[in-house]
Amino acid sequence: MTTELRVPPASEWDAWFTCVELAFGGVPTAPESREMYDALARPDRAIGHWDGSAWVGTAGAHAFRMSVPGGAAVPAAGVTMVGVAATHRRQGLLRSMMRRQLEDVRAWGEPLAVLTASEPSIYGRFGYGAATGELNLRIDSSRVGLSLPPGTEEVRIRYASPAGALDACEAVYARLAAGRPGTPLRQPGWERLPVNDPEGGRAGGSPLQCVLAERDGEVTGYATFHVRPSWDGPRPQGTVAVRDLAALDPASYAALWRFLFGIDLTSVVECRNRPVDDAVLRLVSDVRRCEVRVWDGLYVRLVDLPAALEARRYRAPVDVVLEVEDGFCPWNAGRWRLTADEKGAASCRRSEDPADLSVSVRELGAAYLGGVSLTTLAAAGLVGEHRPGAVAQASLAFSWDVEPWCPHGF
Ligand SMILES: CC(=O)SCCNC(=O)CCNC(=O)[C@H](O)C(C)(C)COP(=O)(O)OP(=O)(O)OC[C@H]1O[C@@H](n2cnc3c(N)ncnc32)[C@H](O)[C@@H]1OP(=O)(O)O
Repeated sequence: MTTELRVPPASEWDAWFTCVELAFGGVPTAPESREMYDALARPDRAIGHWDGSAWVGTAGAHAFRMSVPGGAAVPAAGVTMVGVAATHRRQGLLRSMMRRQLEDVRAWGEPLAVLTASEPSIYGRFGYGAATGELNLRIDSSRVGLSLPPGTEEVRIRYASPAGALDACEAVYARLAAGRPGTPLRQPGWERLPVNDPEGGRAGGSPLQCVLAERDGEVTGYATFHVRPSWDGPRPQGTVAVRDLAALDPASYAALWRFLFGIDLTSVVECRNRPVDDAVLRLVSDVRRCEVRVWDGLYVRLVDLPAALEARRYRAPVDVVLEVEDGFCPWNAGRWRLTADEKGAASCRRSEDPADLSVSVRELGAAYLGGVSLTTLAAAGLVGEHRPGAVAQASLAFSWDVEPWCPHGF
C-alpha cells in the first residue's frame, strides 16, 4: 500500500506523536515530558508518512543554533523523533523522509543538520558523520582520589532546588557554549530540558538534586544528579548518577567533583555523556577504576557545504581543493576550493582545479567540529590524497584544541 509523505496538520499532532512512541516500543511518554516535547516541537517542520488511516512514519526537526570551532552559532536542524511503524519497515520510508527533510533544511537556509542516533549504523548512508564522542564513566569513588587545584577550598558548594537555581545554571551553560563546538545554544523554552525529571527517568534514584559552586557569592558552576541508595548487606554502596556538571574555572570544577565523590552512603559516581577531553580524567588518581567507555555522540550533516565550511574557523592556514562525493544531496557534490587565512577565516568556492583530496560528505561531517582528524580518516581509507602533504595540511586546519561535545540529546 502506498503512503503519502506530508506535514502533519496541528489537528493530527497527537496521532503523529503516537506513531513516534510506537516506533520506540510503545511505552507512553510521561505526562510532564510529553508536555515539554509538545512545547518544544515544531510541527510545522515535521513530516511523516500517512497510510490513509494512520501515521506510519515520522521525522521532526528542531531549529537550533549550534556552536562550531571559533565560536559562531550556526543554524542547524536538530533531527529528532524519527520512526517508522514496524508494519512498514524496510520499505524505504525512512529514506524518503531523509531526502525530503534535507531538501527542507536547505530551503530553510540552515547549513547543518545534526542528530543523536538510536543506532550508529543508520545515518551514515544519508551523509551524517559521527562528529563527537561521549564518555560514560562508572567511578569507584571509594577508591579513586582527586587532585585538587589551588583555590578549591575557597569554593562553597551549596544545595539549591533545580528549578530555583535554573537561571544561575543556564548562565553558566551560556558562558561555556561558544567555547565547546557541538553545543546547542538554548532556544526559548529549552531551559526546561535540564530540569525535566519524570519518575521513570530516575532509574530508582532520588528526584533530581542540584548543587551550586560559588565564590564570593557568584555562581561559578553547578551539578545536577540523582542518588540511588543501595546496600550490600550492612554496607552502604549507593550510586551518584550525574546528569549535568559544568563550571567556569578549574577550582569550581574540582570542588563539584569532590562533593559528588564524597556524598555519604555512596561508593560509585556514574556519568552518562561527558566530553571526551573531560578534565576530570586528569584529576582522578586511578583512571582504571573509572571504567571509561566511549560512545558516538552527535552526527553532523553538511547540508549547505560552502556555507557550513565558511561558518567555522580553522586552526591553521589552508588551501586545498576537495573533491566531494554526496550522492544524497547532489548540490554539494563536486570540487570545492577551501582556503583559510592566518586568523582561521575561510572561503569555500567551486573550483575547476585538480583535486588535492577526495572525501565523502559523511567524512567531512565527522571532521567538521574538529573532533575527528582527516589523517585518521585517511588512514582508514576514507580520504584520498592526490597531492602529497594535502591530508596533513587539511587535517591540521580542521583540528581544534577543545573536543566537540553535545551535552544533551534532543
Ligand atoms: C534522530 C532519531 O530520532 S534516531 C531514532 C531512529 N528511530 C528508531 O530507532 C526507532 C526504531 N526504528 C525505526 O523506526 C525504523 O527501523 C528506522 C526509522 C530506523 C528505519 O526505517 P525504515 O523505513 O525501515 O528504513 P528504510 O527502509 O528507509 O531503510 C533505509 C536504509 O537504512 C537501513 N536501515 C534501516 N534501519 C536500520 C537500522 N536500524 N540499522 C541499520 N540500517 C538500517 C536499511 O537497511 C536501508 O539501507 P539501504 O539504503 O542500504 O538499502
